[in-house]
Amino acid sequence: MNKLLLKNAKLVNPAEGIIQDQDLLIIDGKIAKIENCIKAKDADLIDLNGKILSPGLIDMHVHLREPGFEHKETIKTGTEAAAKGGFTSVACMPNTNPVIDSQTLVEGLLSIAKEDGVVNVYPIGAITKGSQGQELAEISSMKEAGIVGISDDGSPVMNSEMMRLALEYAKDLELTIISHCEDENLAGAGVVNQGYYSTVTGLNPIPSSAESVMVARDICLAEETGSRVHIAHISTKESVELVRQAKKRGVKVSCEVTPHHFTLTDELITSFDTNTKMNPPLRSEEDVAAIKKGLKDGTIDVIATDHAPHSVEEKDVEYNYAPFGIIGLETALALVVSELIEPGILTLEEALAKLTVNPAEILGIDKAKIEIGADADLTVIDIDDEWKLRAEDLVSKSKNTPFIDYNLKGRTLMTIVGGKIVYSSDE
Ligand SMILES: NC(=O)N[C@@H](CC(=O)O)C(=O)O
Ligand SMILES: [Zn+2]
Ligand SMILES: [Zn+2]
Repeated sequence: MNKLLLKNAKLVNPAEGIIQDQDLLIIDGKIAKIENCIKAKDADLIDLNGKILSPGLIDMHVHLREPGFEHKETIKTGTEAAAKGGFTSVACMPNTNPVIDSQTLVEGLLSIAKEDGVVNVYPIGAITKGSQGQELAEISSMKEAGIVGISDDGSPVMNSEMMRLALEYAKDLELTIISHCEDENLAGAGVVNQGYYSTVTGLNPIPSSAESVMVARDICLAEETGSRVHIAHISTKESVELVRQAKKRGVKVSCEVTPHHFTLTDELITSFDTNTKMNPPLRSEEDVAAIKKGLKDGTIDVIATDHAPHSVEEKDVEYNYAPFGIIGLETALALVVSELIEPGILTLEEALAKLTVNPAEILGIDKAKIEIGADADLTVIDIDDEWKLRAEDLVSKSKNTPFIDYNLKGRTLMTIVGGKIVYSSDE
């Protein structure tokens, strides 16, 4: 028997919204005991000295890039970055090459993940074949193979009838559709948020409506079909308000925000640094304020990174030509602590709920439980530790982040998946 005893933890149970001083015993990968002063002579012992012990963090929106774009990231390097960031489970988007749109491809991905994955990998299947928006993908057989949601992330499903049909299917299969809300015509050739800074930089603008009209459409379709839709990377004040009102009416809609969208504004684009280019673009101060309000009042359910690695060569071009996206797995927790918990916008329990139980519920995965018999997926966090992000410390294969040299607070001390320590800051 494999036993690990974690002593003197500040154990957070976000599902119940409680924090308690406890010991936690893991036997054979499962939580076996949660008590004060557990004694287990035959167990490996780690004294957490009052550090926070959370259910393992779950990132429901990452791009692991394998198969097809292994020069940007692989399942191995991406899950290593996840472990360092405190994530014990990640859901990966299907915009690989080929696009994950069939049972065989889901099975292929899962077999690589089993071999190389340092943390749990949950595939998301495409909504349409090749994410081309023309024909539905093999949703039902992908579900049998183990997908936890469907998304054409990277592209919107522009055809509303196609989206309605997908919502009907998803409802029968009890799958959540994760919608990349972007009206292609409104977004046009835009690369940055439309506003003062697009004017001063002369960079092509993307209006807020490019996102919010699609959020409104998806809410209408979810309401009509009684199906469930999850809005990916919400970024505008209008979108937040649409979700807030829809929830009040009982529409099955949820949404996520990325750390960069609650931390940064479009003022940053004046640097012309291509690591400020992502989809959706960085928005205005007002949008960021609305997002923080949405996080606090529960309109925004989830914090997800949208970890989108791109190589240095790909990003090292003129702003217009650079790909959209930044990495996020290794900075998310610190940005949550620095930008949301420290300033008192969210309590620790509220913030951790958006990184654990809420994404687990939306994906329908049996994780983030602090109870006897549950999988011992756990994250040890030091919320007081201050550090500076250096490019050479990133374990992700890509380094495309605007947060290099940022002073951050909050750090992963240890990541445990199925009772096994997969990351420790000591090493
Ligand atoms: N967010 C991004 O800017 N890029 C993502 C695609 C996406 O999430 O829409 C990518 O795959 O690179
Ligand atoms: Zn997207
Ligand atoms: Zn994405």
